[in-house]
This record gives sequence, C-alpha cells and structure tokens, in this order.
Amino acid sequence: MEKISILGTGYVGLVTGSCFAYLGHKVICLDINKEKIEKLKKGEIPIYEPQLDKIVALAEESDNIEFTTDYSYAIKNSDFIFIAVGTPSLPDGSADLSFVEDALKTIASYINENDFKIIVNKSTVPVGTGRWATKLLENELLKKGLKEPQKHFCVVSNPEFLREGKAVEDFMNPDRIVIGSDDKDIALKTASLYSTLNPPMIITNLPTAEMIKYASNAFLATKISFINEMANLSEKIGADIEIVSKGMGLDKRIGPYFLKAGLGFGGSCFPKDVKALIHTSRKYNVESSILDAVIKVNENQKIKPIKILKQSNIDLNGAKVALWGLAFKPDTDDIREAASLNIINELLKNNAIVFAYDPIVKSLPIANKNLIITKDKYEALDKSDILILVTEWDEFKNIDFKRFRDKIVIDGRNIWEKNILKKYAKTCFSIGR
Ligand SMILES: NC(=O)c1ccc[n+]([C@@H]2O[C@H](COP(=O)([O-])OP(=O)(O)OC[C@H]3O[C@@H](n4cnc5c(N)ncnc54)[C@H](O)[C@@H]3O)[C@@H](O)[C@H]2O)c1
Ligand SMILES: O=c1ccn([C@@H]2O[C@H](COP(=O)(O)OP(=O)(O)O[C@H]3O[C@H](CO)[C@@H](O)[C@H](O)[C@H]3O)[C@@H](O)[C@H]2O)c(=O)[nH]1
Repeated sequence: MEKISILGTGYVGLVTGSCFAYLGHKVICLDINKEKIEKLKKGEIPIYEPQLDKIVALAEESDNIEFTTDYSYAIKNSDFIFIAVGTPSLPDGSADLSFVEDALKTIASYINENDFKIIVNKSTVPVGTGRWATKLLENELLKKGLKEPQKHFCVVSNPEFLREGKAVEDFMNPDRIVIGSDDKDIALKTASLYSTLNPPMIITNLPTAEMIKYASNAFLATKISFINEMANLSEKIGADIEIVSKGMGLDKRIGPYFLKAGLGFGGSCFPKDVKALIHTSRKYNVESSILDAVIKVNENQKIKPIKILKQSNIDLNGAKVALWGLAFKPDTDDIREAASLNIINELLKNNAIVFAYDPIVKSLPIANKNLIITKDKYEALDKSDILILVTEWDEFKNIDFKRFRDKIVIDGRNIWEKNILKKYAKTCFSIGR
C-alpha cells in the first residue's frame, strides 16, 4: 500500500483522502486552514456530505489517516502528493491558479536531494497547467541548488469526476479513472492506487487528461442548458418537457441523464469550468459559440421565476415570497453559484420580503432586513403569498398540499405533479410544462 498526502481538505481532498485510506493506503490529509484540521482531528466533518462521516471513521479505525497543517511532515512521509486545492474563477472567467502555485512552491521547498515525489493534480486546472507545474517545480528546485531537478519529481494529472452529495459513492464506483503524464511508468504507478476499484482506465498525456475533465463538465452543462431551452419553448407550445426528456433519453445515443429542466446549473464546478474553458478558447483564438450560449441560457434560467411573476403582472413590491431550497442541489450544504442567490437578489431589488428555508443551509452571504431565514418550511410558506421551489430536497416532495390553497406556487424543479399543483394552489407554474 502506498504513502499518500493530500493537500487541501475541501470536498475533493477529504473524500479522496478518506476513500484512499479506506482502500488501505496510508494517507496524510493537510490543509492550511487550521480550524478545519482541528475539527477533523476531533472527528468533526466540516462539510455536509452523505456517507463521508462513516468513511472517515472507518479510515481512522484502521489507523490509515491523519490530519495535519504541517507541510514538512506531509511531504517527507509520502511518495504521492495529491493537490486538491480550490481553483475558483477570476473576474475574467479564467481559473485562479494561485492556490495551486502556493502548494507547488511549498512542496518544492520540502523536496530534498534523495527524494522522488509523484505530484498528482486532482484540482480542475486549465489545459497546460501540468506542464507549467513541471517548469515551476524545476525552477524552484534549481533555485534550491538541486542540479538535476527533473530526477526528483514527476507531475501527473488525475482529474476528479465526483458529484457533491454523492461524492463517496462516485469515488468508490468511478465511471473511469483518467491519468495523464509525460512518463508512462509513473502514470501506471499512479493508476495502481485505484486498482482495487477495477475501473475503466484512460492513460494519456497531461493536456489530454486536463481536457477530458473540462470537456466532460462542459458537455454536461450543455445538456442542461439545451433542455432548459427546449423547456422554455415547450411551455409556449403546449408540450410537456418531462415527457420530451423521457422520450429523448430513451434513445441510447442521447441517454437519460442531465436532461432535467429546472432553474439551471449552479455549484462550484459547472459555471466556473465552462467559463474557464471559454477563457482558454479565447487564449488560443478558437471560437466558443456553444459554451457562450450555455452560460447565457443558464444565467437567464436561474431567474426564470422572476420573469414568470413579472410576465403574469404579479407585483413584487412588498410581496412576501417563500423560497424552499437554498443549496445549489439537494444533499449538500454548498450554495456556491446557487440559483437561490440570484433569485433572492432579484426579489430584494424589487422590494419583496423573502422567507427562505433549506433543510441544511442556515445562513446566506446576503445581509438585508427583508431576507429572513426560517427554521421550518411551513413557517416560510405560511408567512408568504408566493412560494418558489428552488432545490428539490426530498423533504419537499411529500408535503401538505392543502397549505397551497391561497398561494401562487412556482415549482422550479418540476417535483410536484402538475395536476396536484392545479388542484391545490391558487395559481401555479412549473418549468416547460
Ligand atoms: N467540489 C466538487 O464537487 C469537485 C469535484 C471535482 C473536482 N473539483 C475540483 O477540485 C478542486 C477542489 O475543489 P473543492 O470543492 O474540494 O474545493 P474547496 O474550496 O472545498 O477546498 C479547497 C481546500 O484547499 C485548501 N487550501 C488552499 N490552499 C492550500 C494550500 N496551499 N495547501 C493546502 N491546502 C490549501 C483550502 O483551505 C480548502 O480547504 C477544484 O479545482 C475543483 O474544481 C471539485
Ligand atoms: O439534469 C440535470 C442535472 C443537473 N442539474 C443541475 O446541475 C448542477 C450540477 O449538478 P451535479 O452535476 O449533480 O453536481 P456537481 O457536484 O456540481 O458535479 C459536477 O461537477 C463536478 C466538479 O467538476 C464534477 O466532478 C461532476 O462530475 C459534475 O457532475 C446542479 O445545480 C443541478 O441542479 C440540472 O439542472 N439538471
């Protein structure tokens, strides 16, 4: 079994570290955030992610995982160093590589004369980053006086495809593992970390591995924007997008996944990764018409409830509006790029009073006296004239529909039967039907 350190204990780092430890590897999870590491040392999981507590506990029981902020200790005691730090969007849409750069420089500062480290990038990074990282490390090692820097490390790309809310399940049952390196033997050695999972493997060069990650996310995001555009047309011509999706998805060439119309895609990945790919296309002077449209459709779709209300001449000034669901999707506490934030901002701009409820998210980065976060979904509903369902948590599926009697209801994720909505709500809307 191999000695691995994971730099960054966010979603990806913590899931990767605990799953590798569960698979029998010796893992050191490191973060520069002391608070996070203190929590983890006490057995507290800093994020909401189903099954993660169990897998961390099992890893700890087998004594295969430890948590630290000590870079020197982590680098010294591992042969594989995984980088799993954030790569957020910069204002121009490009990926901010400053966390990756800091991690690489710190790694270099602890690589010594007799070391050979395999540095595996798991963060989503623009095509070209692997080779840029190699040059950066070479320079740092030369500066330290190591004469043949390339003999002390090799950079590998191993992008991650897990979904939040299903992260452990996805890590343990991967559709594929992608490994990119300019050294085939090192690529194979890295691939062997996953051998007990017996996944389909793609072993390729660095830029191809990096591109597979972006192309995959961009394609899934395109499917979502495509179906939302079809939904917007369907509702005008009397078609039902739910049945359209089903009918399309039965075609094996299309497949049933990521064809759910709703309030667009949010989260920490699709919006930022599509924007980063557009930025890379611009850099290489390649047109990105499809990707541009994917973002444009998505931005409009997130605030579709506001458009529905305005087109129906419903006055938002002073209107009391309940929002059910704040996370960008169910089973996560993540609100990054969530549609709820766009909708709340629009409602507040129009002087509405918002009563927001989510089963897990209990605070928002918006300070406004007209935004009230309630403890209970019915408290939000009962205080409001309008309900917008934003996130399809299970908790919202079977509810007391009689409480919809005098409400305007917008089902932003088509979770309720249209007939039920028609029967119980004063006025109802959904997406594409
Ligand atoms: N969240 C997902 O579902 C997901 C899935 C696949 C890929 N990714 C990609 O993986 C990467 C990480 O995403 P995330 O959601 O886990 O991020 P995150 O923001 O949740 O966590 C990043 C962590 O890295 C730590 N960090 C920052 N600089 C560091 C440094 N120099 N050394 C050590 N730790 C450092 C931060 O303190 C933080 O805890 C991103 O590139 C993302 O695009 C994310
Ligand atoms: O048919 C669909 C499917 C998803 N969504 C929305 O799309 C967003 C993203 O959903 P999902 O892909 O389930 O969540 P993420 O956790 O963001 O995972 C994506 O982003 C990760 C980070 O790169 C990748 O690793 C995963 O493979 C990729 O699915 C959410 O807002 C969903 O509501 C839809 O609107 N319709």
